[in-house]
Amino acid sequence: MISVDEHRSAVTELVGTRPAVELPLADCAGLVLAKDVHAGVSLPPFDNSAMDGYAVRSVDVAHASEDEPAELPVSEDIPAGRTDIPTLLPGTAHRIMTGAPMPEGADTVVIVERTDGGTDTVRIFTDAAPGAHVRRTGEDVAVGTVALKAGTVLGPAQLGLASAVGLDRLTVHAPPRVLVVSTGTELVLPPRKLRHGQIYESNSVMLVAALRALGCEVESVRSVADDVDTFRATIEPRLEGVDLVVTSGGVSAGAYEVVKDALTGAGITFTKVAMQPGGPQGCGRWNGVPVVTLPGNPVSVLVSFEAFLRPAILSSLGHTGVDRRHVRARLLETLESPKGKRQFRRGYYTHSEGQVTGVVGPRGGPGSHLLAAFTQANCLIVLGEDVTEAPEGSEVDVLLL
Ligand SMILES: Nc1nc2c(c(=O)[nH]1)N[C@H]1C(S)=C(S)[C@@H](COP(=O)(O)OP(=O)(O)OC[C@H]3O[C@@H](n4cnc5c(N)ncnc54)[C@H](O)[C@@H]3O)O[C@H]1N2
Ligand code: MOO
Ligand SMILES: [Mg+2]
Repeated sequence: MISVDEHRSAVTELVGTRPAVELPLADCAGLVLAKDVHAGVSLPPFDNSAMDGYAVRSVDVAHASEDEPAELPVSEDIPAGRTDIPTLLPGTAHRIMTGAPMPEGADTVVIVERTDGGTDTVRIFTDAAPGAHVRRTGEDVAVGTVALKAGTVLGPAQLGLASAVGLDRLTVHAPPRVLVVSTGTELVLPPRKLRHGQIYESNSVMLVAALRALGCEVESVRSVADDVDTFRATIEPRLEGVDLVVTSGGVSAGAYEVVKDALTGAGITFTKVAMQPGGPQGCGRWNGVPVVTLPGNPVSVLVSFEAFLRPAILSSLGHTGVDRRHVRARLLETLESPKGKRQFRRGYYTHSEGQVTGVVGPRGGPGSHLLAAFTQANCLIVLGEDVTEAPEGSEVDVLLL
């Protein structure tokens, strides 16, 4: 029997670090930057107006007021996007729009609301400080500096900045291509009708969704019979072109453990992990391809994903920060836990403003077939290996989902 932490380390080492690749910005959301981004342009790239109004010299409006407006001829119109910008001559104004380049000679902008809005001449009812409503070249980013550091998680703001400094592709850690395989002679896919003894397949659906949410490219084989030859013949030809195989089922102690029977001696180590659910686990390389074998019970699949695959894949993609948050919470009812095993119970956590700890109650029992209860959970209650009873009112560790 090995510990949860030992198996997580083994799976993390097996999945490794993904190579760096260049992808279009649209495919980079949620991924981690593998190389510093240097700004190819300054932001803003040129001095420009922050408001719609008139570009003037501050000295020409120094004495302007409501009672004694300054009256200036309007010599140019500068909408955003105009690229030929004539110099402003003393004693004149250029009408200017937000984002348009400041003309040489002008040092300030008077907003249109403080003028009569004239197009041939303009009456200006206020003075203006030098630099007012002017956005300076490089005040956000200076050309040549590092705009985004390697290791940055690429969310909307980061992708926007990459585009603003002139990039349409970024170097990121390539998301793995994953093959998900559900085993079990009892598994049936809708719309086929169930016969007594058969069930509808659900594990691959959960795994595909969970893996895609991390950015993985995923294919699945949703129902392989518990027959070693069929398993090998179905999966072996698909190993080429995938970076990781995740199987469910067929790994415990019975007589038809297809995954265990097919892959023992082929490079996969099967083991018991000191946890509940999710005890029977395995990992290793099959024909060089990393394979992680999960137990078949649906709740065990999702708990194993949280405990092993999610951290391993995030690490392979270059994520280093905190992912799921651990918090402490007060138990609403007494829970029992098997001695020597880490128990992961589905729970519902609530927290109100100003409270140091929240409260948490279980959703459903410990049974690893109770999938409906999982849908009502927002966390996993984690009871340590040394805990056999966690009394009502005691503080426990909670992993927020
Ligand atoms: N004598 C023992 N029996 C069992 C042990 C043990 O230590 N000794 N461990 C139990 C535990 S814990 C688990 S977990 C399961 C794991 O078994 P397998 O990985 O071999 O999984 P299967 O037997 O194939 O399936 C278990 C269960 O889950 C259902 N299942 C499987 N695949 C799917 C799927 N894709 N979609 C929906 N449901 C699925 C399957 O019908 C079984 O009910 O072994 C215990 N037994
Ligand atoms: O350990 Mo099993 O994964 O309880 O169902
Ligand atoms: Mg079995």
